[in-house]
Amino acid sequence: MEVAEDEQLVRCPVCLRELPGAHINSHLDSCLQGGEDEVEPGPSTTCKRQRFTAAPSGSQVEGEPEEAGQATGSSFLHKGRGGGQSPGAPSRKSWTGREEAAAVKPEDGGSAGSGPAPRRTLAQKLEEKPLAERLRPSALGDYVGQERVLGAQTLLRSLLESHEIPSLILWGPPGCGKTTLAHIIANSSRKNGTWFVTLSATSARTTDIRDVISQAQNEKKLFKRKTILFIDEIHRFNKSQQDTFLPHVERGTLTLIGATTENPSFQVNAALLSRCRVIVLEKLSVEAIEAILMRAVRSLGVQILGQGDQHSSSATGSSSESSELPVYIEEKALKTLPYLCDGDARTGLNGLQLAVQARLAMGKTTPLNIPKGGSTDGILITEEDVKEGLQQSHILYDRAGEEQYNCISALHHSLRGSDENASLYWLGRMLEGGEDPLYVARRLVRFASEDIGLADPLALTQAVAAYQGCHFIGMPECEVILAQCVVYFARAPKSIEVYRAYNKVKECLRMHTGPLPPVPLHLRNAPTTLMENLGKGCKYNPAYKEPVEQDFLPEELKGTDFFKE
Ligand SMILES: Nc1ncnc2c1ncn2[C@@H]1O[C@H](COP(=O)(O)OP(=O)(O)OP(=O)(O)O)[C@@H](O)[C@H]1O
Ligand SMILES: [Zn+2]
Repeated sequence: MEVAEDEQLVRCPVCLRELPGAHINSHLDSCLQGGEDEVEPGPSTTCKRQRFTAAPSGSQVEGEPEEAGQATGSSFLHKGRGGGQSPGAPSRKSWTGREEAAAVKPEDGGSAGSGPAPRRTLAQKLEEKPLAERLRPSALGDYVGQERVLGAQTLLRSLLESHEIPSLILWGPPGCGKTTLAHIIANSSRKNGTWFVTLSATSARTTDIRDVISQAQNEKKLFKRKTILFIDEIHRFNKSQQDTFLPHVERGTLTLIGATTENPSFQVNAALLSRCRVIVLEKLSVEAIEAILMRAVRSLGVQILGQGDQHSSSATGSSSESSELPVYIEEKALKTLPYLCDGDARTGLNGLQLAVQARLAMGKTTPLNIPKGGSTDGILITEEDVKEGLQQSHILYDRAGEEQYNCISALHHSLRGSDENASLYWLGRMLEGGEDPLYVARRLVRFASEDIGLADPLALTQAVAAYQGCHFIGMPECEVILAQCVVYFARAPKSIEVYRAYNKVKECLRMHTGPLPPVPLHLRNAPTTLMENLGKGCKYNPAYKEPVEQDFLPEELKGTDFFKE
């Protein structure tokens, strides 16, 4: 490790910070002991010491000062799914409003609280760090669900337990625990001295990748340390960026863990994919999410109010300043929430957080009858609050992502299977989720020919008309146009005769070796007398009473029947 004599910046091989050369030795001492030192990071620092406990879930190079991001209160909402839709857009105002309301309290002289979990402390707790981050498990024992890949006897678990981490692609829907699993691996492998570094494909540049690679090479050479590189949303890297680390994964310079919500066989470089084990994570079950929410509620010190317990349904609205009020949540709120978040734990936790924060900001108290505690005043979070909170944090349908393809494919299959109910359902899923009606209409045009074909040639007219109708009037009025067309198609007879025959033609052309057969002379356009003479022999059909025998296919294809099954 060379130390520059002048003030030139030198990169620390451990934490990748750039420091004046004169400081590097003393920095290295403290850095290797896991300490921080006071040297300012250099201007081009791209990758800092990796800290795992409190990192934001992957939108930045890990180790970026997460506190800064979260002070705005928006960082946990930004993970909302929804492609182009800005997840914060409809909700940010109320969210910010609430946040301010909740955040002001601590300063306006509430009691300094040595008592049990004062109200403002709960608000503060939620301010400090999003619930989903706060509760991110750091050990396998706290990781809920995903038994199919992580259960007792599974390969992955034994690999993790033996600290032999292969390169992995974690594929699963949003909020099912991909990043969390990577963090757990990080924690266990750090104990092993492995260097763990995170990049997010949404923000990392190719130079960042190169930096990590050269750092990993140093780690291996100088310290015999392994490097694990975690890349969130790996599908967002283009193929050439993915190529950058392929040779290093091959050589074992680094172990790659990629997380993706998209089918990796389309989105991840085939060569890279073949070096990685693909782990398919599933949407979390209702029970799993319930368990996660229970844990959240407990960690916040919120008590659960059972169905039998009573509370007056009209809040009395005594905007009490008391900081000692207990906070309750209706049991049925906790039972309902898991059904509404579509297997996405982050959505559930965000929904819960927003509900609690909204109630706290309102500061309304409700008289409650607690079975063991008699009657008391408290803050009650209701099922309605939770639904409201969820609406703000949850975007049901991901127009830009895989869900779009899943739904349109489900529609196509249901139509093919002549199931009018399922067809209408999938149509509804898309339209209610904000899908562009023309996208659906285009698919119907295709379906009309591919799957209904000559069994009902009017279908094509219907589809084109539906497309135009949607184009004229737009959503929401055009939804019934699509619905009509979809039901028509579900009920229509189906024929793929033409579709199949045409595919055979294409195949015949593809498989042909050597020069393509010339167009027979008698079929050619005959603009000159010479051509006319050469082409003699073509019989002009309309001039004959009976159908005429003559060949229209090239000589070598004579007798081919593309319609034969
Ligand atoms: N299996 C799980 N067990 C316990 N908590 C979980 C689990 N999965 C997710 N969570 C909770 O949900 C939050 C979000 O999960 P995580 O970031 O791992 O999702 P993800 O699959 O990486 O989603 P995305 O694709 O949106 O990044 C975590 O911070 C954690 O609190
Ligand atoms: Zn360092």
